[in-house]
Amino acid sequence: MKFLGKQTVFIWVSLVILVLDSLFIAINYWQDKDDLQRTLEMEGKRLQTAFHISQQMTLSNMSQLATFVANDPEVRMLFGAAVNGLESQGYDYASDTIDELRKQLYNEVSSSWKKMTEQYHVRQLHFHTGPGSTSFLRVHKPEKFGDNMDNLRHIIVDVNRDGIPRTGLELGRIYSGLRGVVPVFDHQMNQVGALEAGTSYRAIIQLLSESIKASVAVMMKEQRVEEATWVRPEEALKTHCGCFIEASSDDSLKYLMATETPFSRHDFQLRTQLINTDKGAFAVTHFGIQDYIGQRDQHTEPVGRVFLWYPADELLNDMEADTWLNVMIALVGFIILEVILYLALRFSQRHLRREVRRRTHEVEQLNEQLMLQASTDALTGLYNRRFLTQRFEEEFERAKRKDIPLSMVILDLDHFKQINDTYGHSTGDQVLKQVGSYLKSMSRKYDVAARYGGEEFCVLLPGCDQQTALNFAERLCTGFRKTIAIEEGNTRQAVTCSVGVCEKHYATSADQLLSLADAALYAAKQQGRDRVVVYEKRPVRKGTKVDA
Ligand SMILES: Nc1nc2c(ncn2[C@@H]2O[C@H](COP(=O)(O)OP(=O)(O)OP(=O)(O)O)[C@@H](O)[C@H]2O)c(=O)[nH]1
Repeated sequence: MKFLGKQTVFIWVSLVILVLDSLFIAINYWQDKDDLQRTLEMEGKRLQTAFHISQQMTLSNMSQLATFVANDPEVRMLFGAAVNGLESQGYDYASDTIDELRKQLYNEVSSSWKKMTEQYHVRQLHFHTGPGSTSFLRVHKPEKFGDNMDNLRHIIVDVNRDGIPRTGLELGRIYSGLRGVVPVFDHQMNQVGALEAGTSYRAIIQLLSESIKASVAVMMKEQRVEEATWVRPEEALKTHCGCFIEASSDDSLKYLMATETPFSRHDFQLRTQLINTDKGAFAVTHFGIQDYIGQRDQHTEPVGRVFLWYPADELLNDMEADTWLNVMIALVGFIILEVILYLALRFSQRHLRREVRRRTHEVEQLNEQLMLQASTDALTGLYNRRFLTQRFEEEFERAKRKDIPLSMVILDLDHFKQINDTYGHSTGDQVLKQVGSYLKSMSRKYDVAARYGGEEFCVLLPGCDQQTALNFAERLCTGFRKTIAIEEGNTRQAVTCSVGVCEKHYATSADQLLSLADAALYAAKQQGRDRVVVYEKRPVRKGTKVDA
C-alpha cells in the first residue's frame, strides 16, 4: 500500500498513456481498414466499368459481323428470294424450293461462319423471318428451322418491326446470348427479315477475364432461366444466391460460393467486400445485369448478377503489417514516455524532498530563534525572567530528587536610579548591557544567568553548595566594580552591586529559595551595598552569618 501510495501518480499517468496509446492503435487500425475498403470499392468500380466496356465491345462485334453478312448481295438475293417464296407458298418452310434456297444461303455464308467462330467466338448465326420471329436458317445448326421464337427473341421481333439494328443480352433455350441483330434487305431494299450474330458468356468469359484482369462469373436468375431454357441447367450450377452459374472464368468460384457471401439474393447493387475462403481472401465485386427486354421495358429487377474477384491476401498482409507497425510505434512510444515519466517523477520527488528538508531546517531555525527570543532579554542578551522561573523550578525539583546542592545568587545594581538621572537612560542601558556580558563571562555552561527585572539579575548555580556559591558571589561582586563602569572623557565611575546568596536546603520550593536570596540581597543593601550576604537563617555580611 505504501508503494502504491508513492507510485499513484506514476500509475495513473501510465494508465492515461496506455489508454491514449490503445486509442492510437485502434484509430489507425480503423483508418487502415477504411482505406482498404475504399481502395477495394474504387477497384470494384473500375472492374465494373471494364466489364461493361468489354461486354459492349462484344455486342458491337456481333452487330458488325451480322452487318457484314447481311450486306453480302448474294445473301440478300437468296434470303429475299426465300422470303418472297414463303409469302407466295403460304409459309411452308420445308418445301423443296425453300429448302434449296436455304441450302444455297448456307453454302454462301458457311465460309464466313467458320472464320467467325474461330476468330470472333461467334456461336450463333441465325436468319429470321418476320413479322415476329420465325427461324429460317440456323447456320450453326442448319437442320433445325421453321420454329416460332416470338416469345424468346425480342430483339429479332423489334428489328423485324422497325428495321433498326439492335444489340443486347437475351436468355436463350440452351444458354444466354450476347446478340447483334441487323435487318436484311432484298435488292429492292425491302426488309425481308433479320440476321442475328451471337455469342455466349461461356465462349468469351476467359477473354473477358483477361481483359479486365480479374476472375469473372455471370449468373442468371433461377426463375428466368427456368422460364427461358428448354433444358434446365444442372443442379450443380445452382447457387445459394438464387442463380444458376451461366459462365465462370475460374474454379475458385466454388470457394466463394461455399462461404456465406455478404451479397443477399435480393441485392443487386454494386458492392465490394473482402471474403475469406479456404483458399485465402478474395476481394469480390458484385452487381446486377439487365437483359435486352429489361433495359427496353426498364424493369427494376435485373436478370442476373456478375461476380468479379481477385486474390486479396497481399492487401490483407500489407494492412496487417501496417497494424503491427502501428503497434510497435505505440509500444516504443509508450516505453519512451514511461521512462521520461519515471525520470521526471524521480527528479521532482528528489527536488521535493530536498525542498522539504530545506524548509524544515528553516522552520527549525526560526523556531530556535523564536524560542531564543521568547526566553531572552533583548537588552542584555541574558535569559529573561520567564525562562529563569521555568528552569529554576525544574532545577529545584531535580536537585531535591537527586539530593544535590543548588544555589541562587541574586544581584541588584546600586543607586542605578542615580546613574539614569545623572547620565541619562541610554547610558543606563549601556551599563545594563555591560552587566549582561559580564554575567555571561562569569557563568559556567550549565549556570542560568538571567535578568530578573529592571536592574536586578539572578544567577542560578546547579550543583553549587552554599560555600561555593558564596565564593562565586564574592568573585562576582569584586569583579563587578572593576569591570562595570561609566567612562566619560578621563573620568571613570565604577558601578557596584549588592548580592544575596541562598542555598536550596533552606527552602522547600523554588519560590521560597528566591525569596530567601532576595532577603539576603535586601540585607546587603541595608548593610551599605557593594557586598555579598549569604542567607543562613539570618543573612550575614560577607562571610559573617546574620539573621535575616
Ligand atoms: N536605563 C534603564 N533604567 C532602568 C531600567 N529598568 C529599570 N530602570 C531604572 O532603575 C532604577 C531603579 O531604581 P531603584 O529601585 O530606586 O533602585 P536604586 O536607585 O538602584 O537604589 P538601590 O537599589 O537602593 O541601590 C529606576 O530608576 C528605574 O527607572 C532599564 O531597562 N534601563
